[in-house]
Amino acid sequence: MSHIDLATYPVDRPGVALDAVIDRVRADLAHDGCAVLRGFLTAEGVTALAAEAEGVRDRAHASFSRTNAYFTKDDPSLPPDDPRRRFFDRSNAFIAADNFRPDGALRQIHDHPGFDAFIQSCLQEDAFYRYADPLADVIVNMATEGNGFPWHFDTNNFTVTLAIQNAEGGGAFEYAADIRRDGENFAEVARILDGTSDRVTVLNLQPGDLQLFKGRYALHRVAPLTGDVPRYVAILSYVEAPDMVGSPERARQLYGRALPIHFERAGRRNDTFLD
Ligand SMILES: O=C(O)CCC(=O)C(=O)O
Ligand SMILES: [Fe+2]
Repeated sequence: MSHIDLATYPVDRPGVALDAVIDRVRADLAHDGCAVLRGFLTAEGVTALAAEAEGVRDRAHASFSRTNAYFTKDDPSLPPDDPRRRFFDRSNAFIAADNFRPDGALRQIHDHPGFDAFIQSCLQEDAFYRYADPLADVIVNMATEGNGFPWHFDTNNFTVTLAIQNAEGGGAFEYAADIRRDGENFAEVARILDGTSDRVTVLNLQPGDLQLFKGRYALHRVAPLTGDVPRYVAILSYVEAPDMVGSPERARQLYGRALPIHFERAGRRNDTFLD
């Protein structure tokens, strides 16, 4: 039995039913840069995936930083209330890709026939490859109370995430679509950071939902979490060239270690992933 709800999302059977899904996702992405495929996984799939994440949670590597929404350094020449000077705590605990076995739930989903082609078709990307980084092609982010993703714009063009488990409270995905499509729009960004903007969409993702998100122009965050139950989200990375891996520094920062391949391929190109 597949962990994917293939009756609703027949990724391995191209045809009119799948085309209808792809058309809807493309329309949602064109509309506000976000598409959610509710119930992409079956109930059994969610249970298997949550159990798999729980089983390797002690392998998570925690990293902390203080960042503004742009991942830039502080600029004291700007007024104190400028959004570029608003710094927030960011903490991630990433479970690296090599903790997920080929026969485990996560890779069974990721490796399902037609899965990559389906995502590529939804995103309408011409050059589309799995990230070749053995620590990062598919990872799980774990977060509990006090951890999380504060407001930011993504560096990469799109993010593919699979909701696995919610925390006890909080954790909504909040985003302001197209907020910097025509310039940085610092005044509205400041209102969003202050919680006074009416441009924010609040999305409550449920375990098993697949999300495609274009975060270059949309300010977004995961609302603060409460409770001890971890929020688990899988992050699937695709890139525009084959054989790409992250830098050794980045691998150490995000996963606590680097592998020979990170050194062998260092300098071949810049890594821009996960931020
Ligand atoms: O954890 C999530 O739901 C999204 C995190 C995010 O914004 C990112 O990975 O850039
Ligand atoms: Fe993001």
